[in-house]
Amino acid sequence: MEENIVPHSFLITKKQRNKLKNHNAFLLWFTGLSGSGKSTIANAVEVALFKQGIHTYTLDGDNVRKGLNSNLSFSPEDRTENIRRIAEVANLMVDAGIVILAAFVSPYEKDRNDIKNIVGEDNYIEIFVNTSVEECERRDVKGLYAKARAGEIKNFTGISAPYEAPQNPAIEIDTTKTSVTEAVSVILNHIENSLKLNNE
Ligand SMILES: Nc1ncnc2c1ncn2[C@@H]1O[C@H](COP(=O)(O)OS(=O)(=O)O)[C@@H](OP(=O)(O)O)[C@H]1O
Ligand SMILES: Nc1ncnc2c1ncn2[C@@H]1O[C@H](COP(=O)(O)OP(=O)(O)O)[C@@H](O)[C@H]1O
Repeated sequence: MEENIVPHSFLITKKQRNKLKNHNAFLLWFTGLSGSGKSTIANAVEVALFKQGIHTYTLDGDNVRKGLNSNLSFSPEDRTENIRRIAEVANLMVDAGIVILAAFVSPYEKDRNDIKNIVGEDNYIEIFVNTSVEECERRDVKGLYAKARAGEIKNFTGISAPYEAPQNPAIEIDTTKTSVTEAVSVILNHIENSLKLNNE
């Protein structure tokens, strides 16, 4: 199929769209266990960016697993497909000029490498929200760890399914030592230059 698809050259480029917005666009990818703090930190970063006039959008389980990916389970194959589709959507949205914040467990190193390949290395900023399973289970924000321990949820990451910690994340946040406010500041400092348009 693919060989018969001839790309059209569009007249408006990503560079022009970025110029219209007055900032560059890229993907901030938050990975970590359920309850580690991905959504909390991503939301706080989005608020801070929005206040600076940056066009943002957050992709997370609430708006993706209930819609686009509602046919996917938590088997290893379906998680891979979940992440692949999200990466493709994020790629389009970055091309559209929007700073994307994506908060997904994304437990497999290979799947995260594939995201980098889909959006391009320069557009991918990986943030490892490194909170131990003990702490996530203590928080048990959604009561899912209790259910997983009781055997009511199969393949639960950290309990009965693996989480492969990123080896070389751009940013690593230990939420037992770093407050939400501090995490936001670390992330904003890291992306400050990436947001700036080149003077070409
Ligand atoms: N088996 C299993 N393992 C892990 N998580 C589970 C599972 N079943 C349901 N949930 C809830 O779904 C959220 C994780 O969905 P993701 O799309 O981020 O997962 S993945 O990236 O495809 O692994 C995760 O939400 P977050 O708490 O936002 O991380 C859980 O609330
Ligand atoms: N430093 C911190 N950073 C982020 N979340 C924290 C921190 N300290 C405590 N929390 C709490 O941990 C929980 C994280 O939940 P959530 O953001 O939904 O995680 P995830 O999106 O990774 O599943 C929230 O209740 C949040 O208030």
